[in-house]
Amino acid sequence: MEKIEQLRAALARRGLQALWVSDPANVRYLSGFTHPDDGRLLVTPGAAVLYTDGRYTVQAQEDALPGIEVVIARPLEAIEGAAPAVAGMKMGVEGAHLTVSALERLKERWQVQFHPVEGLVEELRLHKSADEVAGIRAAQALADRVFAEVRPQIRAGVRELDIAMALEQGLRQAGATSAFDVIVASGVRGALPHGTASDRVIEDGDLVTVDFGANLNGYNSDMTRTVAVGQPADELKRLYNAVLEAEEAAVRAVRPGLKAGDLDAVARDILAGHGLAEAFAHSLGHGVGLVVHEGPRLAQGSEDVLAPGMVITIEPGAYVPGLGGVRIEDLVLVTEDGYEVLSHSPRETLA
Ligand SMILES: CSCC[C@H](N)C(=O)N1CCC[C@H]1C(=O)N[C@@H](C)C(=O)O
Repeated sequence: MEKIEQLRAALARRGLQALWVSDPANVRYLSGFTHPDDGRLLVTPGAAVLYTDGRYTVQAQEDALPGIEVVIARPLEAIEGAAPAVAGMKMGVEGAHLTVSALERLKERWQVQFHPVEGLVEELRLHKSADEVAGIRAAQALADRVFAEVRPQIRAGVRELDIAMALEQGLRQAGATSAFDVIVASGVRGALPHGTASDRVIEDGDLVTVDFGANLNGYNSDMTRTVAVGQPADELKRLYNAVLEAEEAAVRAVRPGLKAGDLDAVARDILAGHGLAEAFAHSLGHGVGLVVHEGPRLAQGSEDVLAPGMVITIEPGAYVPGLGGVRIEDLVLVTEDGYEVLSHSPRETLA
């Protein structure tokens, strides 16, 4: 019930009494329900009720965390049934997730004051518990094992798609799923930061960017390695070594109390020093947990402050249209006195 108590305190600070939780990751986080797309959670001062339908009668009872009451009902019955308990309350709804039509359905049935809120549960999710860290660590360890198995297949003559399928199959066989569409971007396609695997055949001299994650028991991992096939051109080696320098420096700089925007600047300044300011076309990283992209934001100007228990990615990249690209990404836990790198797949060294 600790999370629910923390949520009630956060609601009280905003002058609210209740929250209708509709974002799946938030439903799962607060209730433990493993099919959160089909669940909603109502948190009031006296209760925390998980609503789901008859498909999950057994599952919801098995999953529900202590203190979570489960009600099996069709969606409209659920909100009609809850109407007396919420009457007159100041009710938060998740503005970033509740659809307009879902809000209309609530308005027709509940005599409450609705207040859109943002980031309330997401704020709690920033700080991972020991169990959550263990879940993410296990997901990343699995991804490292799968990458080690597939790494020898990254060679000339193989399609990007074959690499992606081998990674996905390895994850599946180990009881996980892919956290997102696997990115395999080789040769000139390396200039696409989100270049999901295509039928391009890898060639001698290519750099191949592989970005993938495991989703294991709801928790995600995220890692990128850029692999050299044969001898890449000097210009590509230069790109690779600049990104490696920026990545390693940013990882070493991770510590609690540091502003995420300042961490982004560590990598960005190094790349700018190599004339690659424009080539680094995205943010340094993001938090990882029940969702692949969650807080904190490691981006230019971000005021988010790193704290122990946050799990973040550090993933600078450099992308040159017509030439190719490089990204190196590690998954990092912020600790009391610094950091721990959770991803252990070897990075390439290109002399
Ligand atoms: C579709 S999930 C992609 C996972 C990947 N590791 C990742 O987060 N990437 C790939 C390149 C950029 C980065 C990203 O999408 N960053 C976001 C947060 C941004 O807005 O910069």
